[in-house]
Amino acid sequence: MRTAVGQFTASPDWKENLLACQDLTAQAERGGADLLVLPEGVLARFTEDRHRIREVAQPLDGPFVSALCEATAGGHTTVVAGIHEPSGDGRVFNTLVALRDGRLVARYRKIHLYDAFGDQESAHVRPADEPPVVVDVAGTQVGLMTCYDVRFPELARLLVDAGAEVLALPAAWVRGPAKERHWEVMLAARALENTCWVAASGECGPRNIGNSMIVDPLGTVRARLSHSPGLAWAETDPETTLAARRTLPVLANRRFAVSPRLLAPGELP
Ligand SMILES: O=C(O)CNC(=O)[C@H](CS)NC(=O)CCC(=O)C(=O)O
Repeated sequence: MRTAVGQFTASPDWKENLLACQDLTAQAERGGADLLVLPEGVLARFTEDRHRIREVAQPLDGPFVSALCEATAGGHTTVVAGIHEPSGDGRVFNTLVALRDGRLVARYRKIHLYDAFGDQESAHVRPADEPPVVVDVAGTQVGLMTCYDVRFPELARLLVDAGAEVLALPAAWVRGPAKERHWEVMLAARALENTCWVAASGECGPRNIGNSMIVDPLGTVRARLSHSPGLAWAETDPETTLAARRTLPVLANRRFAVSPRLLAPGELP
């Protein structure tokens, strides 16, 4: 499977961001991509008043998703991107859409909200009220995760146990001390512990680190961008996944059930 990760600098204007997404989609299509992963929350980005995301949220049948969907019509590439949609409780959902040939083929609402490093995403975003998803892309199973979700190994494991060979991870990774290292370590850890590909896209505005990359099932970075808009490519083929899983059979060598019983305090085995 030919995979691309794309990044750009999102503005407060969803129409400009739509143009950027359409342009990256067209480039990915021309390059023969099966899968294109775009950043999280691409409707708009506000460096200061982040609550304004509520004002610009759009439903999945709104103009942004409809137009990006249209951009995939007649094509081959499955495009995964993040938007914010009204949630009904005054907050918004932080939602990924997977679009192919003019249709919405999957959606995933962010489960783990970024209430960390002084941010409080849950002040304006409502956590998912539905389970995570794996989507078939050209015969390869792709699990969807969003940004801060990458810090939760149990979500990646759940997706991999459901068959995912690639984790698609749109993000807007916030700058900060050691945060670029966190990003690279987390992506590589999820890849390596699950012997799966991780295709991660990071928005590259002033607040966020960019650094989109594709990590292989043994944790090697196969393609990466730095802080400029663009695309990076890798063949995320199932043969490499199978070979990695033969070399490093951690999934087969597991001993723990989902909920191992712990010894009670003072209890001997
Ligand atoms: O609003 C923005 O401009 C950018 N950020 C986002 O949209 C989201 C939710 S606030 N960012 C993250 O989840 C960052 C995670 C992260 O950085 C970490 O886990 O360290």
